[in-house]
Amino acid sequence: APASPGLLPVASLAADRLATADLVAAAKWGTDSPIDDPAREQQVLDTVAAQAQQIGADPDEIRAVFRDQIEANKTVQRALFRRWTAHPDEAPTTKPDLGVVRQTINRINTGLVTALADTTPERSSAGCRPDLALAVVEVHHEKHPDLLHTAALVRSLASVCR
Ligand SMILES: O=C(O)C(=O)C[C@]1(C(=O)O)C=C[C@@H](O)C=C1
Repeated sequence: APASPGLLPVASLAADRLATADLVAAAKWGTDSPIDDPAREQQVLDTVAAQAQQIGADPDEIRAVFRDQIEANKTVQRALFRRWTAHPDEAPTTKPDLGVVRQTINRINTGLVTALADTTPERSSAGCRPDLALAVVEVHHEKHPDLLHTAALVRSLASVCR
């Protein structure tokens, strides 16, 4: 049986967003830019809350989901920094432009706000948790993220069901 078509876009976009953590970490590695950037976080949260309001979704609910997206993203970045510190041969050799990566993140954010707004009734139904679990399995199967990213994906979806 197909995994919940409703929540699949939510899980899929969250996975795409987490995939950007590798690029963000590579952009920051060996620079003075810290993993935590509270000003950028505020900007992300304010933007998605405004987008939610525009399309009739609950801004506080969307904010909560994105706080989890950001925490999960930082989990991946910190794990990569630890890995690259312990194994310098695994550290990235090219440095992506953080501004360009953030444009990608912005696009994913907009898609995720829409996917969340589109699943409002489903996300408050009793079937939400099992459907979300199926969607995670489906995403794992399709995109084959590693264990670090799959664990972060589960973490990033903590507030999706209401
Ligand atoms: O844009 C960054 O610098 C990121 O590290 C990404 C991100 C996010 O998930 O949006 C995560 C941590 C930072 O505190 C700010 C934003």
